[in-house]
Amino acid sequence: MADENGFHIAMFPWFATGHMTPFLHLSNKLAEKGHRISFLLPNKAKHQLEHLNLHPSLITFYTLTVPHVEGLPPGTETASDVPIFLTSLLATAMDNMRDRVRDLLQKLKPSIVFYDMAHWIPELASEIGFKTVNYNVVSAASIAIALVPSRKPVEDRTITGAELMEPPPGYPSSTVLLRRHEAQGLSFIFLEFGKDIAFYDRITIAMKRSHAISIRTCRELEGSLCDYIAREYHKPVFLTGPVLPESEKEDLQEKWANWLKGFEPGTVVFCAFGSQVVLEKQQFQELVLGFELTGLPFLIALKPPFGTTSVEEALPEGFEGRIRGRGIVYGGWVQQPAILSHPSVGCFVNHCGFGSMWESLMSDCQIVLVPHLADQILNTRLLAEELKVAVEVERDNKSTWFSRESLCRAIKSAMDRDSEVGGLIRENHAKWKEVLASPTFMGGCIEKFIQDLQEL
Ligand SMILES: O=c1ccn([C@@H]2O[C@H](COP(=O)(O)OP(=O)(O)O[C@H]3OC[C@@H](O)[C@H](O)[C@H]3O)[C@@H](O)[C@H]2O)c(=O)[nH]1
Ligand SMILES: [O-]c1cc(O)cc2[o+]c(-c3ccc(O)cc3)c(O[C@@H]3O[C@H](CO)[C@@H](O)[C@H](O)[C@H]3O)cc12
Repeated sequence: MADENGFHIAMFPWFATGHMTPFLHLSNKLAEKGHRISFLLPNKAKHQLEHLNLHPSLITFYTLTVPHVEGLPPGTETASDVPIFLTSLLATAMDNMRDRVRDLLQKLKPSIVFYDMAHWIPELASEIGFKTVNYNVVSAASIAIALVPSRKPVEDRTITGAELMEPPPGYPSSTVLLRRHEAQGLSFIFLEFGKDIAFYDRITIAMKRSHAISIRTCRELEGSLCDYIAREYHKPVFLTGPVLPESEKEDLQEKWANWLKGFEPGTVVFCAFGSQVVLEKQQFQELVLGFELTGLPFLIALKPPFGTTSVEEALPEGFEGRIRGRGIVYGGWVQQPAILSHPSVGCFVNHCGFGSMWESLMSDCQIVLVPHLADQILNTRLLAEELKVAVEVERDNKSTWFSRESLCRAIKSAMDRDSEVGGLIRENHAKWKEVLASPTFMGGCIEKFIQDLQEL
């Protein structure tokens, strides 16, 4: 499959930043070893990702026009352009691109195609002649608990919240679990995601029909969960490891570098919730008031809440005046990895999207978690309950949000020097970082992954 120039791999990730970015990080690692990559992505996304392409001579972007689907705002190309309840229509748009993708792959003739949500890629494989790797950029836990054949509901019966709370038979973890009031959040997997196909069917078909399943994780963190997935699907599960850029971090923009350097090392609390989360105005206000209560310096980068056009407009009365000089609430995109490695930043409050999870583990920051979607809740359990490297913000009983006091408590318990919890997570996090950031760890994962591909 690989000629003397290595593999020619086509990448076709789901149109979401949290998916395209890790596919590109993996492309960089493969290109570093001489493999050639054709990366298929929506027009607009090319401009957002271009600066992350570290090997332009080996990684070529092929842009695609995302067709309009009724119900989607005109110009929608990625999941960041729409609220979460409209992403199903974006999946329809992606499925409508099948012929265009087929023509392009026919022309490019890759030896392997990596994909995730496009469950129809394997149908093109035999026609065109390539191998398929279903690459998952969510945790093995999220797949194992929800998206395995043993989870299939009995025909014509709705699955209840209580049933969703029970993991599928043989699920190997007793800590990475959903609580009763969270399990209902998983019911979306049985709803339509794209025309006439449920999310569960889309992902399980994508996995069943691939030559190999692959996950952005490592045995050290999720070994037993990966073995469980391999047993469920009767096929190999190849692991890529965390796949993060190592040394080539961009310089932090001057405005942030200048502001951060005004604070003592390890004192600033940074908060970001990824590319998809949009809060209700009330949730947003409770969150910023929680930061105010801590008395610590903070930098919050969040999208404006629903119904507003800017974060400034959504701030509580008098807030800006009270926090001037020690806090910033910014409504745009910031360079998260560069901020996390700034010496003044000591704590990272995040939603535990899988990308942010890896970035937080690789940082020296104390980790405080506020998950939103079900996969983020499972990632949170992995860090807070299993590895004990993070604090999860407590929610009011059965409530979907938290009070300013509980957020403040969580941040203080992570940051106060004399806090027992703070000491424990600092110590455990340092041990995990030593493993994951050791000079040979990520490189070793990729070497093994390439060997696995060669045996496909
Ligand atoms: O301001 C920002 C916010 C985020 N980011 C980057 O954007 C990426 C966000 O990825 P995450 O996986 O954490 O979160 P997203 O919510 O965007 O991802 C999505 O796909 C992965 C799933 O686990 C998440 O549940 C899903 O929401 C990170 O690499 C982060 O560094 C920025 O660079 N700047
Ligand atoms: O919320 C989720 C809970 C869970 O147990 C599993 C998943 O899996 C995936 C997934 C995505 C891609 C794959 O190849 C496999 C699994 C999830 O993906 C997210 O789904 C959102 C749709 O509601 C989508 O908007 C987002 O971009 C995806 O990252 C979520 C869960």
